[in-house]
Amino acid sequence: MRIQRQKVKLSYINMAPPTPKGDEFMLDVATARARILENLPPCGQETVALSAACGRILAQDVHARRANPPVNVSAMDGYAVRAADAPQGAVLRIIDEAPAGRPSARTVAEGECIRLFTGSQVPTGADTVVIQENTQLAGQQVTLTRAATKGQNIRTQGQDFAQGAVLLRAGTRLGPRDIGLAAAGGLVWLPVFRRPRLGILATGDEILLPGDTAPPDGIFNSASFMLAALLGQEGADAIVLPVARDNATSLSNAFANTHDLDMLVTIGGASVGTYDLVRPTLEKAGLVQNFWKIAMRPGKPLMFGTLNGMPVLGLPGNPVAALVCSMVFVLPALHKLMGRAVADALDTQPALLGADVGDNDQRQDFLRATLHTAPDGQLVATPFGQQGSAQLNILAQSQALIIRPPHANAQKAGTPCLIMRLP
Ligand SMILES: Nc1nc2c(c(=O)[nH]1)N[C@H]1C(S)=C(S)[C@@H](COP(=O)(O)OP(=O)(O)OC[C@H]3O[C@@H](n4cnc5c(N)ncnc54)[C@H](O)[C@@H]3O)O[C@H]1N2
Ligand code: MOO
Repeated sequence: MRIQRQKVKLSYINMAPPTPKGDEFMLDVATARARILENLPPCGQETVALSAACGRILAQDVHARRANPPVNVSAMDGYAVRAADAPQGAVLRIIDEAPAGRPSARTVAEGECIRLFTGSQVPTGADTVVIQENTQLAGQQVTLTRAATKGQNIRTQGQDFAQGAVLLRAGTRLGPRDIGLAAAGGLVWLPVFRRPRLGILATGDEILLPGDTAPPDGIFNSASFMLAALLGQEGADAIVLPVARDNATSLSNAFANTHDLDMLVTIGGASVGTYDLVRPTLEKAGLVQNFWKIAMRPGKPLMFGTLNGMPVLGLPGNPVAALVCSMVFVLPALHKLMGRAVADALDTQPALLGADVGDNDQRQDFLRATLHTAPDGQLVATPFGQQGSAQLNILAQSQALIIRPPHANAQKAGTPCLIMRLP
């Protein structure tokens, strides 16, 4: 295997330095994910019209209201005949014409045929359709230039599916082909899970709306819009809430306005600074905390709990950390709320390291990386040298996250690794 060898020195700009083993309790990523996912019930159901159902998750099995095709129909333009009297050279009398949607009331008897078109119902008496290219027409008679084979060019009733057949199973994420199948089965409305309403609450005195008049230290709110785009494209009703300020009054007010959400996702104010007030203010509002702080980089100060029964995920403010935590925790939580099946483990795939990496500490690392295919067909993931959790430019250029287990030893380029693709 040929692989570009490149020594990358990873620099964790704006991030907590690696901590020595065991100096601070942090929950491992898999346990944190499992604790979020357990007991997240799917949202309620609703009925949507076929034309609004794409991307939604089916809440119940749906059955065909009628067979497809509903009757025997012709698959070609030609003539309905009786195979028994259709050898090569047979001359048949045309007794009727039956376009699609206008079936003939006549029965095909010996020596007779009925003119049909693609989609026409096959008339009684006939068991075969001869395509018109195999005939010669003269007035009200056709001569068969080839012998017919019994049953040919007929789509038999129920060939595609029978009446009452299960067309789609509960839990299916409806795509265009599923919509087509349901339509063919005569369904007009589909039972689906409600789109989960996810509130995205950015916090911080320095956070501005993109385009706002910026004081010199103002930071545009990138995280809310990035998460709304990510969750929206996965099927959430993602609501960007007004930014809460770094004080208890502003935060309490924001939390008081979340009662109709299926899940609240906060951004920032999750760490240990004097103005990191999200968790204490949520606690005053009645938060039952499940965990805080996980062994993950980026994403250490992640918090999870419930506020009056509503799941609350507190993400770190660094926008790259917010996005990576959303991939690992918020998306599966959204899928669970949507009624989708969620795997126990992260959706990873194997690749080879495209650069050397150093020893890892106790935090599971999610390195931003590019992907390419080596000449031998192997997928190669090359981490960026800079892994700062505020570096959105590098995040945007990345195609995958290389996942490095806690305490992994230094590894050389070419070593197998696991990656998660970025959307
Ligand atoms: N003494 C310690 N300091 C920090 C630790 C620690 O363990 N001890 N952890 C670091 C880690 S890791 C992270 S991650 C951050 C998380 O901090 P917060 O969740 O409290 O986030 P903030 O302080 O509010 O913001 C961090 C950073 O991100 C910017 N930010 C915030 N919100 C947004 C947004 N919506 N869009 C764009 N950028 C945003 C904010 O301006 C800050 O620069 O804490 C470390 N510190
Ligand atoms: O380093 Mo923090 O973990 O940016 O998320």
